[in-house]
Amino acid sequence: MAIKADDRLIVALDFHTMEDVKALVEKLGDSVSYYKVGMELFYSVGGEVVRWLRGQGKHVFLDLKLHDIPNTVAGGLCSLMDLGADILNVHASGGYTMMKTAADRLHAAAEERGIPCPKLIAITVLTSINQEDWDGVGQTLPIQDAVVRLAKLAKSAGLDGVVASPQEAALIREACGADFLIVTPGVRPAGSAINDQSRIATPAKALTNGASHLVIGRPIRAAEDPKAAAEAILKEMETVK
Ligand SMILES: O=c1ccn([C@@H]2O[C@H](COP(=O)(O)O)[C@@H](O)[C@H]2O)c(=O)[nH]1
Repeated sequence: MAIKADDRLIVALDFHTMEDVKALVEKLGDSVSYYKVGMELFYSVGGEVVRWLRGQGKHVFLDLKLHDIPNTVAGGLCSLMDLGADILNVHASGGYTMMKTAADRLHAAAEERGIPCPKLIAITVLTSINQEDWDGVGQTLPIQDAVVRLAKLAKSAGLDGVVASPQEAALIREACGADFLIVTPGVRPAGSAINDQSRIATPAKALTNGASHLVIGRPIRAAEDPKAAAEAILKEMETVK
């Protein structure tokens, strides 16, 4: 998969003001080229942040995790696509029909509008979910089997990839092939706080397992020197060929 090494680190901007976003992006400078905008930020400042990041020449993963009936998800994605994000996402547990409708409508809308189609990826099982949570919602398949099953379902529905934990990346890579995007949050450099994540791995292990992109938030945002933290992670990533 031909992805520039620097574009494989996606920094999560879990803030609620543009001031905080601008301060971090300025601090990280050219070291970081890809950012993730999630619910906290989007619900506070709206699409402005995506346009601003694109204007700074940054790539954007707009992580709003859509989950609704097929027509509503497809319509939502078609509204979001005009913001210019590189990646949008839905929940794979919405099912095949929802994902297929979403992918088909997104591709048709991009063609009609003459704009590049964002990549569409699916959340498999959230990286915060541990065995107890999983059992608690009545799931019976082992988590990793469910992740692979949802990844294959997403691929068959025409999606470009999935979000999964780095612990499942190798199984997904084997099942879904070399070009499938595997975006992994739940990445923690050795010795960092785990926070509310459960199924974690280090940056090097995530890449070794076959992740295409690593999403990392608090280990960079909460660091005393966020730029040094990001550069240390990039250096660790470079050790994996
Ligand atoms: O399964 C998932 C899906 C999305 N996320 C998001 O990634 C970042 C992780 O941030 P950290 O601070 O590095 O834990 C966060 O924005 C989540 O919403 C995830 O963690 N797991």
